[in-house]
This record gives sequence, structure tokens and C-alpha cells, in this order.
Amino acid sequence: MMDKPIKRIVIAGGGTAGWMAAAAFAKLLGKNLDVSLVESDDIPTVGVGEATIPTLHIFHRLLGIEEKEFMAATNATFKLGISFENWKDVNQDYIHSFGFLGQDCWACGFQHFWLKGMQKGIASEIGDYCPEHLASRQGRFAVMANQDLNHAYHLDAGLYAKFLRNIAEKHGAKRVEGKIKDVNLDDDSGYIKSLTLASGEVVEGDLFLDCTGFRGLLIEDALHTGYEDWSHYLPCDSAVAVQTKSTEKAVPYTRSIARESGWQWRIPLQNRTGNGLVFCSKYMSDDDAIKFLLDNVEGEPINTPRVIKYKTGTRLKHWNKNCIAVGLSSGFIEPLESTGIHLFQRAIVRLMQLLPNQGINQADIDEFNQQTKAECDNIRDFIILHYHLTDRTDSKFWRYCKSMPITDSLKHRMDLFGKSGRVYKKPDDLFGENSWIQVMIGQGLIPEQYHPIVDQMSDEELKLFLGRIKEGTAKKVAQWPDHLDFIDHYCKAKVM
Ligand SMILES: Cc1cc2nc3c(=O)[nH]c(=O)nc-3n(C[C@H](O)[C@H](O)[C@H](O)COP(=O)(O)OP(=O)(O)OC[C@H]3O[C@@H](n4cnc5c(N)ncnc54)[C@H](O)[C@@H]3O)c2cc1C
Repeated sequence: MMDKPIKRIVIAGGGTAGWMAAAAFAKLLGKNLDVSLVESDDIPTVGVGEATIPTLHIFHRLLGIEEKEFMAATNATFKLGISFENWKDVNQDYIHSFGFLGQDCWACGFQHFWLKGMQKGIASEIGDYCPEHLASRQGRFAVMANQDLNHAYHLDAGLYAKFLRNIAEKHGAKRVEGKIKDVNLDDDSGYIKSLTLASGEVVEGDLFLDCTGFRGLLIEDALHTGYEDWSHYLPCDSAVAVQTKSTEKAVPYTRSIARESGWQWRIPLQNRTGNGLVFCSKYMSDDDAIKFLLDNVEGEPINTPRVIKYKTGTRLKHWNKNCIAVGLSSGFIEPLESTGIHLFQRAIVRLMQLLPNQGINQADIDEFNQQTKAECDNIRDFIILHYHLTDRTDSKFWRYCKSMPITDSLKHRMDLFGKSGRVYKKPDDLFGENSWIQVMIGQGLIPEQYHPIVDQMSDEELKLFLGRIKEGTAKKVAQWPDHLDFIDHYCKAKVM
């Protein structure tokens, strides 16, 4: 253990994770902490990670970030959910929106009322009862007083890091340019003492955040923490990314299009579109993936496609000795539900909440690792669900996904929903009931029965109940302007 108080935080790496951490520590704890960030201009950031989820609001509120200013600075658009195309089967689509479905009652969720409505032919698709879902389909968006749409953003990752760097430096964080050559450990404790840069400069610290991306220079190369491999559940291990000129109006959702050996993303920004193909190298070569992606983008490419290799899984400990892995150094689940930046933010806020005052103790480390593991396990299950619960058998990749072993926890969730339409949120669940319901139904799992309380309503009452919610949703959404028109007056990018 380390007895001395923590006074110096050293962040290794200046990608999204590094600058998020630097901005948060400098702004929120910087009066008593010395925050420095080491990065090398010679080592590029991974340069992807442009779709977010609504929890980013929490991080921005903590940092006092104003939405309009942040959106204009990062060419951001709004995101109300993800359109999953070809996932259940070829030519079958659904939307996982960030919104709430219909109206629950004390005994059960809205899906039970909807289910009976469908059986009786008096209900329509479940998204008709959710404003975020309907607004996605209609390409509308608005921020209005007393009417908070659950939204996130599509942003330019490079500009976001720059935006956060300004905040970090304004609050006293120091940037050190240089390539980390050696990580120096204390002979007795094995704790990290310092980093030696290629220039010979030595950067000393008390607590080190490893934000060096997939390299994991501190957490793995120096501390040999180990990795839990999830590739048997999440077999995609490669991605190719390319940016293109915009050809159409930016939609307020991410597109995720299932392909023969993986899936393709399309993320619309104000000035361009981010595209990528996530694929499994066992079934597709890098060259084929590049060709496939270029053949399936709209708009002229504005950079050269880049292939990124990874192994899905998680670090065995996210906090080891005096080093905390934040960002891709901590593991990688998969970008399907845009959970990367959320996990960085959780690691940073969790660390600040558990930050020891007088030295590091094992109880804090264990608590941090236990909370992180529970959160990652739940997200992993949610992602596996999309791949496993499919009718697709048209390629080796999809046949593997459909028949692969899944975790007991996911099996239980699927059985519970399939039998009785029930979903329970676990304490560490990032994705709430509405998310699980939309994806399970979207992927084709329709519950066998609805809750008996639904029969308290006559068919006529049920029809009125469902009709009232559907009409109210449609009326509300019809008032909102076109997504891009709204952006134009609300947060138009300064430089396009
Ligand atoms: C294909 C793909 C798609 C993704 N999509 C999303 C998404 O849509 N939404 C989402 O939330 N997340 C997504 N992510 C996850 C994540 O948000 C991004 O990958 C994120 O940009 C990674 O940031 P990072 O800071 O961990 O790593 P990096 O961007 O790789 O940054 C590493 C930093 O470490 C520095 N560094 C490394 N070695 C040294 C050294 N020896 N000396 C000095 N400096 C060094 C580099 O210079 C760099 O600054 C995606 C990830 C992948 C792989």
C-alpha cells in the first residue's frame, strides 16, 4: 500500500479518455492536485468513437459544459437512438431509442398492455408510443423548456479532445509532450514511481491514469494486470473506418447495419459522416472489409480507410496498485451501443468518488474494481443479445452468433422476458428496462404472455388507453422542427 497523500496525478495519453480525465480532475479537484498529461504528437489517437449515449449530460453538467457551445465546437448533431437494420433478419429494421415506452403501471411495464393490444389487433408498432422513437423516424428534434427529450450526440472525436483540453488547461492541467519510453516501478511495492520520456525527462506522480489506448503501456506492459477475453461471446475483432462528405440531411440517430460478417456504422455530423465496418477476421480479410466499406458508403471519402485491430474483453483489474486504466487500455466491449465514452466517464467519476485522501488502500481498489466489473458484465450481456438473438443463418458469422454459448445472466434475462414479458433492472445496469424491451422485441423475442392486471381493462378501455398514448405522442412530435433546421439556429458549427 501507499501511505502518502495523493498530490500528483499523471495521465498517460491524450485521446478522448486522457483529456476527459484531465478536464475532470483539473476542474473539479485541481485546487489541491497537480494534474499533468503526457502525450506524443508522433503517436496518433485511435480517431473513432463519435456516437454517445445520454449519460454524457451528467459528465457535462459536472464540468459546467454548455450544450450549444460544445455542439458548435465539435460539429455535433443530436442522437435519439440507434437504427438496427438487418439485425433480426435481412431487410428487417427496428430502432432502439433512448426514450420511455408508453405508460407503465405499478405491477408491470407498458409492454404488457401493448402485447395484449397487438394480440387483439388494436395496437401498432411499439415505437409509436415513444416520442424519441417517432422523432427519429421523422427526423425531428427540439430542445424545449419542460420537455426533455432523452438525447445524446454524434461528435467529432478529435475536436472533442481539443475542446476538453481547453477546459483542462484553463484549470491548470499541464500538458507534457513526449513519447513514454519507460515506466519505472518502486522496487519494494511495485507501484509506479515515474515515466521516462524519450527526451530523458522524468515525470513523477502519486497516481497514474493509463489512457494510452489499446497499448495499455502502464496497466499491462508495466504491471502485467491480465485480460479477460470475451471473444467467444463477441467475435468481431477488427474495424475499418473512413469519413465521407455528407450527401443527405443528418438524421438524429446512428445507423447500425448488419452485414455478412459484422456490421456497418453511419454517424452523421454537421459537416461529414463517420463510417465504419466492424468485422470478424475469421470470416473476412482486411482488404475485403476495406473494399466492402468503400462500396457501401454514400459520399466521397475524405480520408484513407484505417483498419483497427482489437480483442473484446476487459482488464482483470481496472485499478491495479497506483494505476487506473481509463479508456481503451481498460478493455473494449464493442462499439455497437456506443458505450465506450460512457465507460471512460464512469471510471473517472468513480475514481474521483473513491479517491483516497491519505494514501491508497486495498478496500477502495477492490470497491472500484467490483463496481466496474458489474457494470461491464451487464453491458457485455446487452451487446451479446443483439448478435445472438437473430433469425439470420445466411453466413458462417451469423450461424456462429446464433448458436454460440451465452452467459447465464443473459440466458436468464431472455427466458424471463420470453416467458412472461418481465425485465428487471439490476443495480449496476447501464441500460434500463426500455432498452432491453426495445432490443428484445426488435430482435424478435415476443413474450408468451402478458401480466394478468391488463385484463382489468376491457378491450374497449385498452383501445382507448393505447390510442390516447399514440395520439399524444404523434401530436407532440409533429410540433418539433426538422433536426438540421433546429441545429442551424441552435448550435451551428463555427468551422465546417
Ligand atoms: C472501431 C471503434 C469504434 C468506436 N466507436 C465508439 C463510439 O461510437 N462511441 C463511443 O463511446 N466509443 C467508441 N469507441 C471507443 C472509444 O470511444 C474510442 O476508441 C476512443 O477514442 C479511444 O480513446 P482512448 O483515449 O482510450 O485511446 P486513443 O485515442 O488511442 O489515445 C491514446 C493516447 O495515448 C497516447 N500514447 C500512446 N502511447 C504513447 C506513448 N508511448 N507515449 C506517449 N503517448 C502515448 C497517444 O498519443 C494518444 O494520445 C470506439 C472504438 C473503436 C475501436
